[in-house]
Amino acid sequence: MDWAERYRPEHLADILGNTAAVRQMTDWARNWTPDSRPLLITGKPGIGKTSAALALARDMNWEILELNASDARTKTIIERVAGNSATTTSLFGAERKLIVIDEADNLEGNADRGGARAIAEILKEARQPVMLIANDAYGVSDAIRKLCDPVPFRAITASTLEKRMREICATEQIACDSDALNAIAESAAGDMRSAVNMLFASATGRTAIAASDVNTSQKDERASIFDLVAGVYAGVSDTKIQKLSRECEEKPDTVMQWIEESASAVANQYQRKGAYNALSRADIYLGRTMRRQYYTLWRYATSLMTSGVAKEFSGAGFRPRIMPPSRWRRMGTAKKQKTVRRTLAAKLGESYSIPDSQIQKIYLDLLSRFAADAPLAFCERHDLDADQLTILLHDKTEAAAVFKEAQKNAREKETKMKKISAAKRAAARKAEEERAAELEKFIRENPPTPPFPQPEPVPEPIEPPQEEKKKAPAQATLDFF
Ligand SMILES: Nc1ncnc2c1ncn2[C@@H]1O[C@H](COP(=O)(O)OP(=O)(O)OP(=O)(O)O)[C@@H](O)[C@H]1O
Repeated sequence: MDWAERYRPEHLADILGNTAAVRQMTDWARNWTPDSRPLLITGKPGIGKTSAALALARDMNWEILELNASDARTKTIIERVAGNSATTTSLFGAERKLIVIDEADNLEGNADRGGARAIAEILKEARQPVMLIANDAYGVSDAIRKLCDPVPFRAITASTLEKRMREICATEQIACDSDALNAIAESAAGDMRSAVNMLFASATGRTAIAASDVNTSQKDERASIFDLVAGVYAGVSDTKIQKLSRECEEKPDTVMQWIEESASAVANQYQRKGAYNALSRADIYLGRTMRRQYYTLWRYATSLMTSGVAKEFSGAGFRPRIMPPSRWRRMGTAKKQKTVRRTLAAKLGESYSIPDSQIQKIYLDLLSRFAADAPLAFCERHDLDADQLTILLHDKTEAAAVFKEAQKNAREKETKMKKISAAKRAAARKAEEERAAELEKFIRENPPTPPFPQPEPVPEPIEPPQEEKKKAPAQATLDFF
């Protein structure tokens, strides 16, 4: 068994770092009722999110059901399990079943975009504790995020990583140099799983680890887009650039946009011109590849955009600040603004029965004034989010505060509704039980009387057959003569 698995914390008390998050999980579990909201645990990989969920279930003596959000069967399984009564005792005596849904940020990538909404619907009805785990909170669909309480996990500090590695070395009876632990902790960058894996790789076949033995190959060593762009401008050898290009997982058009972004920061205009020249030729090959669907041409595009641009600097060692393409930011902001306006117009159009286009062109100013008069009521009435409200109030901070208040009210209302429906259900159950008890009492007090004794049926007198009856007078007549 690898060390990351062998040293997985068994109890919540063994989880290192993230004290506030762990406390929040414990409080949630202790006070859990079927009305409690699910938890959304977020944070980078390898920092204890899954371990904390598993440890919590163990500490609470809950059964556990781990599901993957991107799995098509997840919805059905949750429906079946989470729909069960919250107090059903299982075969193993556990009172509850903790449902852990991993990769909750992976749902929208699914073919079925409605997947997130379907899971959100089920979460609303869930009568078992549910935890969702994601690396990126913003990758989780709005529909799901709104229903959950966030539990952010943070990267683990280098000193905590070192402390844990020291404990592991002590248990495994391996002497470990402080410099080695330092190097591993630095390379792991807050990721406990990476640190433990690197320690394992460095310790294999040894009884002592020195700094020179540290093996960081367990870390993801693939070249990133940053390595590639830095390589292109820093004047590394052509072979190295081609190697970085092969290892980098970005698509050629994305790589080109990154290199182009840095080219704009080059001060020397001749070098800049040369770089743009190579990039434009790479662009031609990319276009041809797509038009003709002839992917062999891709390699020329890639070579031109990497080695072609690097040649212009002839090893000058220029080190630009590597930034994501600014056009992404611009496109992203403009697109987001458009979407927000469109969805706002759709909501208001539906409320006031006015076409969306007219809301956008004519009524937005007027509605802004309504919103400014009573922002909270307006936000609640039209179910607006913070971005939509910002368009009306022209003030991001105020919009965020109003939206937060609206969310709080919505949560309270939801809890109240749940309580009312729970009370109604309980009342209906009680009425049913009372009716059954009354019926039982009535039956007890009025036992059914035994059936009346029926008189024995009197046998019908047997009449002589008709023929004999007729014959008798005939004989009498004969006798008479
Ligand atoms: N906070 C922690 N305390 C102790 N050990 C930890 C901690 N975090 C991670 N580990 C170690 O790393 C391993 C992996 O952790 P875990 O699966 O909980 O990470 P994760 O945050 O859920 O990552 P992912 O998002 O990739 O699923 C554990 O088995 C354990 O050995």
